[in-house]
Amino acid sequence: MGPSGSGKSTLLSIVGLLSQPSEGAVFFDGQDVTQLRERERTQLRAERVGFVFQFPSLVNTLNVRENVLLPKMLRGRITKSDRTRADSLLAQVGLADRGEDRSYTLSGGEQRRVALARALIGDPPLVLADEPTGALDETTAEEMMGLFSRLQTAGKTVVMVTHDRSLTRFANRTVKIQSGVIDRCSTN
Ligand SMILES: Nc1ncnc2c1ncn2[C@@H]1O[C@H](COP(=O)(O)OP(=O)(O)OP(=O)(O)O)[C@@H](O)[C@H]1O
Repeated sequence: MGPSGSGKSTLLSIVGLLSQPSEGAVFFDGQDVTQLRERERTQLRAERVGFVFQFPSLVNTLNVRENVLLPKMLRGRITKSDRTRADSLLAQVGLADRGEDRSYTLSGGEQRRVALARALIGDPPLVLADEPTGALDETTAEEMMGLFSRLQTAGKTVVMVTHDRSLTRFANRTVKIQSGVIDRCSTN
């Protein structure tokens, strides 16, 4: 959490190996990933990190299942087990019967759930979410947080940026950032 412009998205982008820090180092599972070559960083990111952004950015010309499979499509051929996993993830996010639908026919909250399923297709241990509940109504936001809690219970690490103070009750740890610096860190 932190005011607008304090560096939350920048931090997520550095933690998720999308950006290099201008100083300091990032350790991922004990490894200094700032020292890696770009190709190795890309591979680590593809295999270990799932991203969920405020805007789901689904591809309108693809159906819902294909959108979930997109990261796999970009990396090679889709296997039968990939399709089975996509359907299982869609069931987990409450969209079991929507796989064949065009993504633009889904509501905003449903599209975000598709984006979460897409982030999980590679079974990454780390999920980074930038304001995933922004502009969602309270009930849909709670549902989204329920999904994140289940991921956390299943052993994944979820790092989420939010402006909504009420959501801190879902977190094990809350970090407050001010002008690019950690101001406060509390454990729930
Ligand atoms: N690659 C970069 N180089 C230099 N400055 C950057 C870079 N990326 C972001 N910034 C700046 O860092 C500051 C923090 O941006 P960031 O998007 O992380 O804020 P935020 O806390 O996520 O804000 P918001 O809540 O408004 O989304 C901004 O002033 C932005 O312009």
